[in-house]
Amino acid sequence: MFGAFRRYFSTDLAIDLGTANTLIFARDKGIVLDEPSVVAIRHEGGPHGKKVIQAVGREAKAMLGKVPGNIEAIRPMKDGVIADFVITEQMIKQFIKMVHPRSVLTPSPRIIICVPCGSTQVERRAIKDAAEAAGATAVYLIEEPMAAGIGAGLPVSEASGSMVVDIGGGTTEVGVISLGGMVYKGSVRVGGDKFDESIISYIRRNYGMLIGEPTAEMIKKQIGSAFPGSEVKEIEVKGRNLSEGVPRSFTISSNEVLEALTDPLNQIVSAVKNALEQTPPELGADIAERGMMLTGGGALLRDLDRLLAEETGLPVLVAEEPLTCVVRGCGMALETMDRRQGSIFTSD
Ligand SMILES: Nc1ncnc2c1ncn2[C@@H]1O[C@H](COP(=O)(O)OP(=O)(O)OP(=O)(O)O)[C@@H](O)[C@H]1O
Repeated sequence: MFGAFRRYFSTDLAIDLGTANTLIFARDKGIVLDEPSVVAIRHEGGPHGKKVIQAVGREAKAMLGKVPGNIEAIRPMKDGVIADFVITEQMIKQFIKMVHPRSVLTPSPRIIICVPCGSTQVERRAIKDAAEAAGATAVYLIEEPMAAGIGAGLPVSEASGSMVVDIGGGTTEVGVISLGGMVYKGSVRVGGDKFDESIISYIRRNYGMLIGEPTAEMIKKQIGSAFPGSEVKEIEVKGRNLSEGVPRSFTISSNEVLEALTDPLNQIVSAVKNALEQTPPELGADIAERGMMLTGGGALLRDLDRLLAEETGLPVLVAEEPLTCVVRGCGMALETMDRRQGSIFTSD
């Protein structure tokens, strides 16, 4: 009876608290928030004074690299886990406030939140604590590959192997799922952020120019690729010339970006090959037949599916709307959590 009452007034939420983006799914509503995981802080009364939140999400991201001395734009998540606890808690609070109108009748939400499968117990505890401090009555954790697999529509409950490779901003998570459980899970702290860093250092080394993270991300999205293609693309970029100290323009090609990305791409290929080596043969046969599913924003890097297909000899599919797979999977878990036995959640 209480369950029915709760469902009627349900404010339960599923959160993909990502290194790059935070998405929130509300029961019966779908995705209600999709914002960059960025917070702008204003320091009042000097460096040891009060810290006041100036902006969160999109508004704060627009400030990255452009803020005056007393404002700091921070990404409080790094490699998929909390790098700054206080700011992360504040960020979750603000995001929940944006989607969760509180009144006397609305019960505090139960929250499903996803965690990288390579995160430590301490890191998971920190994520749980941050959600509780932000007002959740109960917090359930789900591992990212499981959520991504559900969101991508893989038959995770069946007795057959499904392989998902979720390439986010901070981590790449590889999972092999069968009968609603993770038979293999692996995580490397390489993702879209490492791609951006590699582009920044390539340009510094080869052009003597300094560019910021937003420019590197723009280069990656516009002309980045993971496999040599027939079409070479070019883009004009502005940066600071390190020897002259003044802004200059230069042109970079997609082949150069591919060269810059070699190292992080190799790490992703190794993570996938590792997973295949450690997958039980019966499930490996299912994967050989049906292929692996790519999710996460990194899956949008041009020809990443082709690289993985060439390297493994297996079919590779890119999920529909890879950026929202994890939160949609969390959302489906939320919709069915009162009926499920809870096996898809992780206990620590
Ligand atoms: N078209 C694109 N091409 C290449 N990369 C892209 C594209 N669109 C988004 N990305 C990258 O995807 C990453 C964000 O993906 P996503 O939102 O899945 O990560 P996240 O969930 O925040 O991170 P994590 O799962 O590691 O915590 C960013 O690095 C972004 O630059």
